[in-house]
Amino acid sequence: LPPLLLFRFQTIGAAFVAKVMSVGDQTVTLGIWDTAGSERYEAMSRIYYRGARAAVVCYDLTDSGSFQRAKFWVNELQNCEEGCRIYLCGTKSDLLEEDRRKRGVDFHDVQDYADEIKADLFETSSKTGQSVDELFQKVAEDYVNFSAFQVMTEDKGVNLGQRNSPYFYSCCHH
Ligand SMILES: Nc1nc2c(ncn2[C@@H]2O[C@H](COP(=O)(O)OP(=O)(O)OP(=O)(O)O)[C@@H](O)[C@H]2O)c(=O)[nH]1
Repeated sequence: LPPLLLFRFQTIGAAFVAKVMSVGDQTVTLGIWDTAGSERYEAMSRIYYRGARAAVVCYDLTDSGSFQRAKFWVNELQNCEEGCRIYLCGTKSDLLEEDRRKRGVDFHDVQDYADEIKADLFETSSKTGQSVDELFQKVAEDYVNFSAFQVMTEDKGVNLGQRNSPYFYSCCHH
């Protein structure tokens, strides 16, 4: 490897990826911003999650401090982004599989917290891919189901034939 590739860089600002998902007979394109976790870039992260419909708040399953920092972001989202569904995501589950003693965050404590904030909870691994697809599938399903529910309960109703309807421009294609 060229020497430069041996370094791992912190996310600065944010990285973006689009992921096309199927939910029943619908296709949903998720626009995913991976924002910087470091407090140093806190103000910048805010720019990216403004108006988000879902947030995956990650913490390291082996590091209790990271769970405390995740709670900070949950509070931020609850205060600033009313329509944003929250998903808690414990990362590096492969390390726990190797050695259970590495768990730094008790599962039941997180589950209680998830219930309290009405969030879904996933324990994932980027290394093995465990539960990653399930997590994004749930995000897409909730988006479709929740949007449909919103349309049904709109006071005035929504005319989907109207080109300037905000629903027409949502990421949800039929
Ligand atoms: N064993 C294991 N290590 C992981 C996993 N995910 C990330 N890592 C390691 O943890 C370190 C940090 O991973 P990142 O994904 O860059 O962390 P991040 O939270 O995005 O960091 P920022 O970009 O600073 O926000 C790296 O050394 C990764 O190799 C995982 O699922 N399993």
